[in-house]
Amino acid sequence: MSLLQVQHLSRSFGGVRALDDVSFALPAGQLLALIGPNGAGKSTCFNIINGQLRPDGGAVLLEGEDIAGMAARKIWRRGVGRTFQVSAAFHSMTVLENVQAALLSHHRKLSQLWRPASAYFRDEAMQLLEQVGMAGQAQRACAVLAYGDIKRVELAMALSNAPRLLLMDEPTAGMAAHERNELMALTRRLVNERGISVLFTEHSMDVVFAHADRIIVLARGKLIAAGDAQAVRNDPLVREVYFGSGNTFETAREERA
Ligand SMILES: Nc1ncnc2c1ncn2[C@@H]1O[C@H](COP(=O)(O)OP(=O)(O)OP(=O)(O)O)[C@@H](O)[C@H]1O
Repeated sequence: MSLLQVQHLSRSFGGVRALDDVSFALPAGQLLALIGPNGAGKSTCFNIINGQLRPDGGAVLLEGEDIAGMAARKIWRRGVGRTFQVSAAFHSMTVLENVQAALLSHHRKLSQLWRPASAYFRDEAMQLLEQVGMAGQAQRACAVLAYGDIKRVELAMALSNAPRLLLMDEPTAGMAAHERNELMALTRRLVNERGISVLFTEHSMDVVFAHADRIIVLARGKLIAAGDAQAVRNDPLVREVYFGSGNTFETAREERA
């Protein structure tokens, strides 16, 4: 059985069908990219899966259990983690403290802070920082880190609830090309080591084609294509949608050059 099965998901805002009968599956241990031009419905899909939005119809099965419409916190407790486009780390805190705070939240101890946060889950936090290659910078304030390193810290924070499914919203936005590849290689390693599944949105076609196991393409709320990089790259409908929006694969290559 797939870890995640999205079935006939629909959601409208007024007259806009942001998601229109969208179905796809994500097996354990896969990196699945969700792409599409602006307004395609990617955020709406993410927000329904992690409980920030209710669908009008359809199901989101996590290992067979329908989580659609559940509160975000309940879904998080069931092992759905998320990284955001906007930084989720507190810049005034150290790298270690940020991960400790995420672990405290996971273990529901935020209301019992009679000891300083620094006393809790130090070893566990250091282990997570080891996994993302940030243990050496544990005592630095997040404010002084390079952007790519903040993203690594956020990844460690997202791993604090031991997710089975990790949702990553444009993980490499704002990064230089070498940082992008490093972050995605790290993500791949975590997927392999922890057996988790990752669903990510991404505007950089280079990242998508180089790192995703499979790709699904949305346009105006509908799923128009699904497959590996080659299949999606050569899909006439996908090319039409991207050419139509001016946001072509060729543009992506020109930007890189
Ligand atoms: N809260 C909302 N209220 C009204 N309309 C919304 C809302 N959220 C999304 N929409 C509309 O739903 C459609 C899908 O939006 P969504 O943000 O899911 O697309 P997206 O693929 O994530 O776009 P982008 O790449 O620009 O972030 C758009 O037409 C958008 O204007």
